[in-house]
Amino acid sequence: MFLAGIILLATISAILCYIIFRNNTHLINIPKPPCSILLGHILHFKDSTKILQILTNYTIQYGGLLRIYMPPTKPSVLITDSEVLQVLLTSNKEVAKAKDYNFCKPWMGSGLLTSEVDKWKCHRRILTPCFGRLSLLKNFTDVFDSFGNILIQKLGAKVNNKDIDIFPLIKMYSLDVLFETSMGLSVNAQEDIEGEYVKSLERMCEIVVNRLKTPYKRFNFIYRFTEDYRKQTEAIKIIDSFFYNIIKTKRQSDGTKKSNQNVLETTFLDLLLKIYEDDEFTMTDVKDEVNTFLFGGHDTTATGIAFTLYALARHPKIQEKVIEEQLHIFGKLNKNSPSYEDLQNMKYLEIVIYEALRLYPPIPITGRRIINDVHLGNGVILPKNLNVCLFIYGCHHNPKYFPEPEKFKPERFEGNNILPYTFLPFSSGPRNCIGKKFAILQMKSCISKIVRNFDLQPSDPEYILELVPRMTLAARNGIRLSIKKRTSD
Ligand code: HEM
Repeated sequence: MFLAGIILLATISAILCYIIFRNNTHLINIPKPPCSILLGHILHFKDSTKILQILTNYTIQYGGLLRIYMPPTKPSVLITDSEVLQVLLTSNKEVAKAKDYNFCKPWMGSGLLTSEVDKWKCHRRILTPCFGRLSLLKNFTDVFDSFGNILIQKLGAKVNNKDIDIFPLIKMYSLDVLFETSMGLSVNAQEDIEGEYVKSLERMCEIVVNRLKTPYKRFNFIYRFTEDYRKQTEAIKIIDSFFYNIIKTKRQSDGTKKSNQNVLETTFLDLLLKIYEDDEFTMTDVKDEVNTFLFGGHDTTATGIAFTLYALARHPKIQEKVIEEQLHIFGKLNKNSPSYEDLQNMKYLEIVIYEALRLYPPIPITGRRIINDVHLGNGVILPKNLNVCLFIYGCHHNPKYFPEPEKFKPERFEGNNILPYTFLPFSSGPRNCIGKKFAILQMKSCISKIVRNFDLQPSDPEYILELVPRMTLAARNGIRLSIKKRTSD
């Protein structure tokens, strides 16, 4: 018995040593910022508002590949080198999504964001044309505009208030847009932030962030006994029953329209239901994809809009140039309902948005798992089972790729000066953001409307933005500015 115990212990130790040292011997050529033997780099990241800056400084000092130790999890490699990013972002054979994405699965199942390669390939092939469909994007332009009008009213109530955190308002606007375009459902998030569905969605985002941050919640067998798990079960019940009610209502109304063969698809759900009727998707697939769009689309776009407004408030000359372009397109500033073509013509606003997405990428880090050894040359191998962090924020703030990286300079996007795989707000390669066109269009619509109505200025008193990496990039002390009614026409 005693001997059996010793043999078991020795075997477990040998396996553990194999796992740890196999990774470590392969990783030895990758620089590691100094850290404690027991706690690794944990102490460097005590203050969440400093994490992004500390990691960015490391990448500038030690290079585009870095070893990071955060016990008890295995070592991971942080990557900002554009050539290595290209290798990893273009490969589906060697690289898969990190295991952390599984925390979203109870809610999003096997939607595009979380699915494994085989299922993802099939779904992405079917869904890519839906996101590029011009008729749908043109329809959506009206949706962006009508919810934009409500946002303008809400902001109007804050005129002359010298210190507004604009993020919560923009987020509710973005939720309204996403619900309407995904399902044709008006949840009135801007009017009713206490709505059951909106609250459940927000709760799910919080719960996933909690699981990522709290080591013991990472283990399913412990997590099942937590308060978060109970809340998750409740929230998912509400989200699912909402979805099935919509399907029921749609089916009833489609029954009455049956004679009309050419019913226009006006939402993503309409397109997904067609795919379901063609037997290419199950109803669970449809639900997973709708939930994925809602999750992938609302916080990211809201973050992008809010940081662009913040940057414009602090750069009056750039704001003036945006206004000049608006006048050039519309002839006057109080024009309502820009068309799809008007939005396409906002070329200067577009590079302003790109520069804001560079300085404040809504997704600052994404995670991947190496599934087959990746040979990078110079004796560096990223071994199977290694976790890698693609550090988008660090890449965007590296002076090697973007001189004077902390300055807001939209003109760096004029011409073709950006190196491949250095500007990655929507990631790149086959698993890039499927909603990129949609997001840029929505951002233009919203920002154009806001700057035509209001003069954006820095908040008073001045404050220093405290950036924290959550699921999306956030500011712990809000994204603050002040607004005045714009009078000139
Ligand atoms: C400014 C707004 C947005 C930003 C910055 C953004 C950024 C990203 C990034 C970085 C990824 C890659 C994530 C990864 O590697 O794990 C991604 C994927 C994705 N995004 Fe977006 N996104 C935005 C808006 C949207 C919108 C509006 C939608 C949908 C309506 C959307 C749907 C998705 C989906 C479904 C994926 C997974 C794609 C796949 O794996 O095939 N995103 N997004």
